Amino acid sequence: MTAELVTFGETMIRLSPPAGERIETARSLEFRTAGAESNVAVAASRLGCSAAWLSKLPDSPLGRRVTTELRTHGVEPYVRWDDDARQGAYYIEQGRAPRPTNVIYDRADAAVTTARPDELAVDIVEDAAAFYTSGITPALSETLRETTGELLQTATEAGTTTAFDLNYRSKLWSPSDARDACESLFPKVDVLVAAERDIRTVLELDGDAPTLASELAGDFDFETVVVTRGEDGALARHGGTVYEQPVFETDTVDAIGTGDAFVGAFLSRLIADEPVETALAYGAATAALKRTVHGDLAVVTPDEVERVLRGGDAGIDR
Ligand SMILES: O=C(O)C(=O)C[C@H](O)[C@H](O)COP(=O)(O)O
Repeated sequence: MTAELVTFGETMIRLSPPAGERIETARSLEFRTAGAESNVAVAASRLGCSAAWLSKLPDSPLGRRVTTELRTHGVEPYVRWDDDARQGAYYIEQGRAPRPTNVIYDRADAAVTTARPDELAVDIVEDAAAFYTSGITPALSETLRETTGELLQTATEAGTTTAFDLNYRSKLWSPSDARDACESLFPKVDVLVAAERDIRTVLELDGDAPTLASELAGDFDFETVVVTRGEDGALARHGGTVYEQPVFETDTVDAIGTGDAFVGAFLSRLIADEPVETALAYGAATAALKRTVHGDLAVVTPDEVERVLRGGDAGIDR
């Protein structure tokens, strides 16, 4: 079976104490799954795009927890199972001002860190409309850095649109290592998504957001550059035109996964041949909805997204 969108990366177990509890003293942890690339696949799938996720997992209840959850949201996992490897995990302690949200990774030597193209269902990348991965994947191991490059190359040669989110994680690598690795991948990327702050920190570019997008488009010949700007919304540069998109108002219960929800929704619209400005609006509406839901996943429906786009307010629907 072919999927319109194929993503590649690590999905972890996500463990978090209840709001207002510290990891040091919590007595219970909420047990979920999370990973940038599978989050993107889930958002796209929930919005009607057929999506598959490529990875490597331990053949254990922890690994199967990941695939079970993805299937729940319509994402088909294509997994190389490994008898001996570890399942990556992370702990997240949600912040409350003035205490920031803190993420602690426990993902060293996770199964995915040894994934090579010959262990993966590369043919689904060739058959897809779009292939997505992010800067988190090459940060995880030297092997993954090579595999990420090879999969992007396979996609490019097959005419599959390639999309990449810079997704800089300072707990995984330094800005200069991230810059070297990501810039070496950029020639194989058609659609770049990057947070404005990451463009400044990692790629060391200056100027306002439209200037950053133009410089990136010029330097690396991207078809589309999307700059995400938190509270200031997002913009996309495509075909020499810049499209701006403000955020939709939202009552946040969990901000983690907002960026991935945006990207999944954005790609679902591009794959459906909708214009970039429609895809941006869809991304922003889905991101706003994600923030109202616990966990990394955008558990949303197309009707809910359309309602946000129409300016529908909250309240009781009965
Ligand atoms: O940090 C990592 O390594 C992860 O893969 C899991 C993160 O929970 C997502 O990537 C969420 O990212 P945002 O959508 O930007 O909030």
